[in-house]
Amino acid sequence: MLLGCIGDDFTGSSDLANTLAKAGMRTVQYSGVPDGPADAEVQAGVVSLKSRSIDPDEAVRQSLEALRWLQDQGCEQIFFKYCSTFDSTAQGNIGPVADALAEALDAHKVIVCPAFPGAGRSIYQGYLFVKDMLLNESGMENHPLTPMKDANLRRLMAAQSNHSVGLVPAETVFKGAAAIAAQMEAAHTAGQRMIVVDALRDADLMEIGAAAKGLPLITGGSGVALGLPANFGINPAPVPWQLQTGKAVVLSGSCSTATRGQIAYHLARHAGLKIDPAAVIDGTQTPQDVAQWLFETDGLPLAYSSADPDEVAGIQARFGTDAAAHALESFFGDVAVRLARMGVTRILTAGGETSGAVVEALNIRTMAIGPEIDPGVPALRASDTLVIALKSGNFGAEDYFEKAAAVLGQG
Ligand SMILES: Nc1ncnc2c1ncn2[C@@H]1O[C@H](COP(=O)(O)OP(=O)(O)OP(=O)(O)O)[C@@H](O)[C@H]1O
Ligand SMILES: O=C(O)[C@@H](O)C(=O)CO
Repeated sequence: MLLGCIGDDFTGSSDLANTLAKAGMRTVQYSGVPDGPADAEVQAGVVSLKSRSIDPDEAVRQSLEALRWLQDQGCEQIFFKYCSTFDSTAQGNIGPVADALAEALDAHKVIVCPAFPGAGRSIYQGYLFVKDMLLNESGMENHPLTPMKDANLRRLMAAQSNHSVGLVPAETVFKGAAAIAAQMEAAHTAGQRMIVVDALRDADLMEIGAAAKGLPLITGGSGVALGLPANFGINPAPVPWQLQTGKAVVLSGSCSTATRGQIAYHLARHAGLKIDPAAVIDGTQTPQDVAQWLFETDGLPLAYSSADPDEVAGIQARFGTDAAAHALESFFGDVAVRLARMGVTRILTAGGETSGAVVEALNIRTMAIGPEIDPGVPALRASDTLVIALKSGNFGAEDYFEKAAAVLGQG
């Protein structure tokens, strides 16, 4: 294995795996830290954790365990993947995990670059934009678990990391890889270990990738991985895929603006069943009933707990944020297990936490990467009879669910 990756959620990990696979790397996504060695032909391994919203000490512990496994596979470089909207709290977990990995790898120039221009995330003068909005005005300020109230990446990172934070500004990035490397060296000399790097276009990310050659640790979104395969002499290649026949369903626990738009579009064309968190918690809406409904409903049925910020806030005030999230996540996991037993072969999930819960409940250990459905979302093969797609909350076009079912296979 050449490149070892640690993702702080499952959809983000498949986003990164998608970028690496498209760039020609033989890539596998793992659910948690594998307990045996990787296949010898794997060039990039992405260990997906569900560590974005957990206790920082536990996130560090799991990330270091993933690091040790990746090092045992012979990785030459480590990539810590977090969200292109920097989803985290003031306590972490991006800073604590980046600090711990930097220490373990003796890394002193650590790139911090969540940019993903293909999905509208750019960084200018250290500020993170989502399309034409600052991060904290993009809807991310209402995220149910990690509300983002600031767009200044240096300030966000400084609040979480023990190290001082530098910046490679756009005017340097535009001059290319050598200028970026020189500015990172200057930041290092000035005592800055975490270095935010501006990026507005894929071309910038290719230069940042070239400047990252030989660095032990890179952190960021999938965009900054665009240029890494070339450092290992690897060129883009088509990603093989075998279409899967059988029933397809959609499970959505994502409350993001994009997912809610996709749900509205989908409900105008297909049947949908709303999951009521209160009924889940008091046991009157059961996983068996929902799985049965999905299995028996024609077309591409959708079960969703997704709701607007006011409704989510009401549920959280009534039951507690963690209790509501946990109840819904384990509910979706249970539904997915029942669906797989019934013979459903294509499962689409929306939301990082939701997707992680579903993959873990299905006991999927490795996922082969297939073609891209929409930017950042690949088709994934979990077994000979099950294919899945894990959509990050804010990814995908309006008709994403229909498109994803068709890329995965046919009914
Ligand atoms: N109606 C609801 N009320 C309260 N919490 C909800 C509701 N629906 C979903 N949730 C919880 O909100 C969280 C949504 O997070 P999730 O990561 O699944 O989606 P997302 O944040 O949109 O996606 P991503 O992390 O990929 O951007 C989950 O923990 C989910 O269980
Ligand atoms: O980087 C992103 O935006 C996504 O891959 C993600 O991590 C959302 O959960």
